[in-house]
Amino acid sequence: MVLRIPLRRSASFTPDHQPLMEMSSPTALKMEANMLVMGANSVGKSALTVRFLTRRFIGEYGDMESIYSHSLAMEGREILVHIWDVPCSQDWVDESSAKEKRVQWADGFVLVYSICDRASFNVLRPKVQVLKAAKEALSQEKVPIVIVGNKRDLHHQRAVSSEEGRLLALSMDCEFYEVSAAEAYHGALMVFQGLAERICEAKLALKKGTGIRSIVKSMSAVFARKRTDSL
Ligand SMILES: Nc1nc2c(ncn2[C@@H]2O[C@H](COP(=O)(O)OP(=O)(O)OP(=O)(O)O)[C@@H](O)[C@H]2O)c(=O)[nH]1
Repeated sequence: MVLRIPLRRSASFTPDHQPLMEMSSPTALKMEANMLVMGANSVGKSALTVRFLTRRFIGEYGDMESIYSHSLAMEGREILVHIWDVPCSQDWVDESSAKEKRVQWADGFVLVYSICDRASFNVLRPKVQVLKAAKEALSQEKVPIVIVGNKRDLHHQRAVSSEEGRLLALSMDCEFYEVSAAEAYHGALMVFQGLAERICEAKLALKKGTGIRSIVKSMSAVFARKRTDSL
């Protein structure tokens, strides 16, 4: 049986939606963070997402594609998090323009595998490479990515060691967590909250960089003009 739980979905949300960043005052900083949850079939993408949003584990989730919105308060900031849970079937086989739009939309990625399913782990390295290349093509270097080994409670069926997960993440410059969506809320919180933080840091750094670049540009223009005037 598939239980439908009353989550708040963003009805008017489309892949063309552009993330906003407003600064009303230095103490009330509002930001948005778009996250894509991806991974092989049945690794627990929906379980992890729903655990974070509702603190609950309901067992069966269906395979509907969903975007959820959730507000987080962190260090004087309000972060509106949008989470796009992509069912495996669509993620792997849909036509590339839809996939491209999703990648464009996302500020960060949660890549999930099951510690009991080696194949779900093996697909991650090429996936991270593709995502990084796609973001670099959009001039977005250093995209935040979290690799999550789920189903930690099923240790007797373990097929991927924690060390392998950690090493993969380290070699690909990603964050790493091993969690059990079935057993605890804390792991899911760490995953999504940590990613939200990294997304906001990246956005603020980008904004600062753009600010400094434009100051340098205007100063160079002034000096260039002065040099021409004195000729
Ligand atoms: N034991 C255990 N089972 C889990 C855990 N997380 C998810 N499951 C189970 O794994 C199955 C798949 O979970 P889903 O969340 O639907 O997985 P998914 O990756 O979203 O699946 P698709 O969207 O169909 O690819 C369900 O039967 C869940 O109850 C976990 O941490 N531990």
